[in-house]
Amino acid sequence: MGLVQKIFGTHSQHELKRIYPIADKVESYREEYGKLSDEQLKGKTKEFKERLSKGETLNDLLPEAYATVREAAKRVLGMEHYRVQIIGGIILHQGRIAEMRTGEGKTLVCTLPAYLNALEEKGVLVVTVNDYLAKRDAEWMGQVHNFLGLSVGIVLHDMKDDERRAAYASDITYVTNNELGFDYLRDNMAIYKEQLVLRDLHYCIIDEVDSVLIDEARTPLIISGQSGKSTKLYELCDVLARQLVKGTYHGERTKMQVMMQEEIEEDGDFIVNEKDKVVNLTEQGVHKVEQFFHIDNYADIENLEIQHNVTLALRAHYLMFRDKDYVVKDDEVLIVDEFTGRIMPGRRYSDGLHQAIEAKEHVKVKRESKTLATITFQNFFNKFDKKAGMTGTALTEEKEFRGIYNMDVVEVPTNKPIARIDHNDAVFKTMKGKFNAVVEEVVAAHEKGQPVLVGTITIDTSELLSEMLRKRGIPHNVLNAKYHELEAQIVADAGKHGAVTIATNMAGRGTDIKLDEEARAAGGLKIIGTERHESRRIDNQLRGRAGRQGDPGESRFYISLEDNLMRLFAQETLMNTFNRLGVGENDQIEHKLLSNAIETAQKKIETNNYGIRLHLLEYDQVMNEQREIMYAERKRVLNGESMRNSIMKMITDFVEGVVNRSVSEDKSADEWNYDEINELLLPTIPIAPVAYDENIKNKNELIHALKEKAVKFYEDKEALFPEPETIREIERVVLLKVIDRKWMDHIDDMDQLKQGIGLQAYGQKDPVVQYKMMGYDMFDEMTRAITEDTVRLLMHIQVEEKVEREQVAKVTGTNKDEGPSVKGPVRRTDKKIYPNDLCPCGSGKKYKNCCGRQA
Ligand SMILES: Nc1ncnc2c1ncn2[C@@H]1O[C@H](COP(=O)(O)OP(=O)(O)OP(=O)(O)O)[C@@H](O)[C@H]1O
Repeated sequence: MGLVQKIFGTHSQHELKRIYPIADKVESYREEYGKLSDEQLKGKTKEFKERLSKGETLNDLLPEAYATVREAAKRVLGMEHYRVQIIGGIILHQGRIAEMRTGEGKTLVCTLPAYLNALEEKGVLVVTVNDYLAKRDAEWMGQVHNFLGLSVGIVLHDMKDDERRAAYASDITYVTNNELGFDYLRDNMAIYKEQLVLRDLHYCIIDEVDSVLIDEARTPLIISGQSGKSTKLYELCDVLARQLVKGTYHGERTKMQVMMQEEIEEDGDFIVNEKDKVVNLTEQGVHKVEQFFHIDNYADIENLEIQHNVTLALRAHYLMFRDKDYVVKDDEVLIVDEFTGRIMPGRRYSDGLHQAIEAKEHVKVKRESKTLATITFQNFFNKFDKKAGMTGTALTEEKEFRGIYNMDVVEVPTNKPIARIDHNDAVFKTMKGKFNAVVEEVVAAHEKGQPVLVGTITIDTSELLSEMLRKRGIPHNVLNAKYHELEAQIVADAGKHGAVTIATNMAGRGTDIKLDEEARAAGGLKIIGTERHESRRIDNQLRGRAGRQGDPGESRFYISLEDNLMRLFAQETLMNTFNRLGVGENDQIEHKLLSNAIETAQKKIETNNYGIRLHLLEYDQVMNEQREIMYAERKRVLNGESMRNSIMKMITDFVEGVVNRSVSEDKSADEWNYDEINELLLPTIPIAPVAYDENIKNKNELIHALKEKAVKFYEDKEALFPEPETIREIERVVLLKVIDRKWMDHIDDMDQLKQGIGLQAYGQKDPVVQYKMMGYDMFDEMTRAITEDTVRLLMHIQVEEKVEREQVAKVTGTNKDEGPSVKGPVRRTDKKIYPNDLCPCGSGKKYKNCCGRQA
């Protein structure tokens, strides 16, 4: 805490002062409500709804409503909300983020604002991070809501539309962020109103809000469909990638090095920069690729596809790891979520990376997919009228919550003091030394009867440790994405006397491990982290599995200088110190300063990742504005509104556009190019050809006359349909079809634009500005094309034609773009300049002898 905060108090302290009186009020009803019969307590729901309809507000009702839920929870679950939980509940109702430490009972907190806001009958969504929690929480807390007469729904991954619709129609719905996001996208691809599953986005409470709005925000949700491309190139590039030799990475070249034309000795065919997750070919590598594909110039624009695929194959081989980033199961490559350790069923890496991995793993390479709909969590959750969040770890990202989501974070005090002891990190020189020590620590705890939870980042490590413990004869359970069927049982057993559980990040959030008496007496749960995660929040979540509700417990992270994080971000300085001190393989070094150094490395990465998210958001903002317009238009169609006015406007707009393009004001009417007018106009609006007419002297008169003719033509067409509703529906069908087709192409084009625009950065232009400008132009072009197509189709419609709504694109899967180079849309390999290339400044000199300009 800084000095200013010490003197003036923190933001949270200020805010809590205003919340305490409301909490007092809730508590003041305790005795009175305790005396109510079950029936009287249940009757409160009806009473509150009536009072709402008579003009009272949710804020007016809050104290009584919260007291009602509290009493109901006491009767139904045997848990009565603590004062701090009431405070948390108030913060959530106010649309903010409640930071409540791990194990403080956020699941129960949620019942308060969920109930209160559900009284408005517009639906409340409780958003969790995985199916397990959605199901657990809905079943557990659902009992309270049911008792009070509210309905509760759950949406799970394998549910059909009907089940989803029913679940969303409930008063309170438990759903994961992914299911919810995809349902939103799918709803916006529906062609009949009856197909929609979601209601309007009213109020949501996001559990583990940092996971959803921060960690997952880096990766947009994508729904994709098939495109007809062949998969051969992926297989060829995989063969090639296996032949190429990896060279040594010397670090990014600084501007100064480039200026000084300093040459770095390059070896191998390609260089892997693990830190930035980029692969670059060397000059030698480029030659090999050219030979392999029998092409003259790799850098040539016509070889863009080869360039892209070679990079993908190398990334698949050198940056994507089996059993860490993905698993291979039933002849399929399945993504493992880096933050939660869970398999993400049905998801695919975008932009061809998934195919490249399929080729690498020799499973069937699926067809290239085309993006049909996409949104980021930022833009999705900002659509809610009100949103709230809770987590044990939000404060480190407060700035981001405020800036991007307009939510502040209020830190709620714990119910009981935290008794968990968080030890300093134990640091080792090598991984071997580290794992040996971990095993010793587990054995010691096990013998003492203290339950242990060993957290690993990868599936591989969990299996390695399992093997080491098996050799030592220590019985244990393993929880990872490969074996998750027994999750609930493993978690239930993990707090028993002497239990040993190894788990990936899967058990890192939300998992509630209950201790038995013997375990408590033996010191409570011991958490052993086997590696630091990139983000401090993930580590803190793991620690938070112990010491819940004032329980005893301890935690310690075991780290080696060979760990990824250390290797990439902190190794050099630490290695020097270790060598100076003469540290051996099995020596354990422990000091606050070391733990601090590691945190500094994590902070660096966190800042970097924040940059990535902001960047992504800047790009997505452009699409977001456009998406709003398109989705609003679709909604009107689905709602069955008459689109006649819009169609009429399209017709007249089209006419005006044609005249504006072909007629120049400088020329008199007899000099106008009537052929051109007819060429542009008649294929779309089949009226009689336009010719010189002495009554029409200027452009406006021509526009006016043609508009009249076009409208007349359309009115005649309308008159052919005895039932006006028939043509109204035809208008909707045509519009929907054209909008969808053009919009999907547009999304794909914008994707391409984003990929390519990064190159502009070399030309001293801000890529985001360029993207915006070109994006707006493309949107204009798309609206023009929609107008033209719609008008043409309607003007040519035949009475006997059967016109039905149909889905424009075949959806193949819901993807989450998890490609590692989300850093920016730059495909660096495409643009690398080699010493013997001509300098891009145009001097004609070789690059190595010239000015060092980048493009
Ligand atoms: N008011 C209460 N009375 C009794 N027990 C409670 C109360 N509130 C919570 N608990 C218990 O505390 C434990 C932790 O609850 P829960 O798992 O909801 O915590 P959490 O805040 O969601 O933790 P995490 O941050 O790890 O997700 C649970 O076992 C729950 O039964």
